[in-house]
Amino acid sequence: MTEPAIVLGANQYGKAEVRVVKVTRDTARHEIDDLNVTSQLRGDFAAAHLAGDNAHVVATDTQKNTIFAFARDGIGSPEAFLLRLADHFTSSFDWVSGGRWEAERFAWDRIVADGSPHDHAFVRSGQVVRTAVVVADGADRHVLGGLHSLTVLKTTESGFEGFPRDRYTTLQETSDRILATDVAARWRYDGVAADAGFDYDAAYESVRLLLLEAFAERYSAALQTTLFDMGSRVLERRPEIAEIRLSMPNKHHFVVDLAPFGLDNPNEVFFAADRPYGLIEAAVTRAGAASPAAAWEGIAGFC
Ligand SMILES: O=c1[nH]c(=O)c2[nH]c(=O)[nH]c2[nH]1
Repeated sequence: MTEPAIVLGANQYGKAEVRVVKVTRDTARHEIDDLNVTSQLRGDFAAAHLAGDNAHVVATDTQKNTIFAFARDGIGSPEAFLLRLADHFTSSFDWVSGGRWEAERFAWDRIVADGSPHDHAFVRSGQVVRTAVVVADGADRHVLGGLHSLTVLKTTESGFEGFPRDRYTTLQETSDRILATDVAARWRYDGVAADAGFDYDAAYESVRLLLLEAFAERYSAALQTTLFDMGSRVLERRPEIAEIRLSMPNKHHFVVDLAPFGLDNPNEVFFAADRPYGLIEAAVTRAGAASPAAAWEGIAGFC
């Protein structure tokens, strides 16, 4: 009895999860489109699977580049963007008979600073998590408020210059970059506030808004500067908070080189890398004030 022949079944291939951020900055009021795009081609790819012949294989790298190049003209609705990609690939290559294009679109709200929606500072919609810790140590009560996953981004008014250069330094100086981070913070209420009658909800809401405002308002010379600005703003405005610790990843957004495709890129199309990331952490405290170790015991990581 002869074995049945082994044949190639359904197949598709492409680049998954291309993180593209498009900033529209024709006016001072910037707009942001933030997508995670997957492109997969279907068609006649038998020779690649069966014979090592790549003549039909539109490289996944090419598919990725196409996504960035198309973003240069604006993204619009994710559906319209995916339709543009579908039409492009199916019309450019005879053997591409179809495919599957998918996108996730991340929603951003403008940060409200000084009572009005900010021109170029944004907060990711609805994902912040509030945290709380109470430690009882004899008669003492230590109360920590906190939050994490407060994702913020500013499309300009951020730079990084003046850092030392050695033989391993390749980073270019810039005075106009995207600054993005997921803020994690814990702050300690002291004395008067360590009481269940205190309005912790109002204090939390105030801290969240102060962190956002401070992030939005000042030029950022480094994420370190911005972290300190944010912590200071909280201590300046909330006397019942004794100290605050912040942990903030620097979520790098790299300007995509579109020159090979005959396109300029004046800080409009970015690749949002997920790793590695910078990690900036600091405590901001009041001069001379003690920090009770018991309050912070058992906190995983920096804060
Ligand atoms: O704000 C920044 N702080 C750094 O310490 C740093 N390092 C780096 O490569 N880029 C940046 N950006």
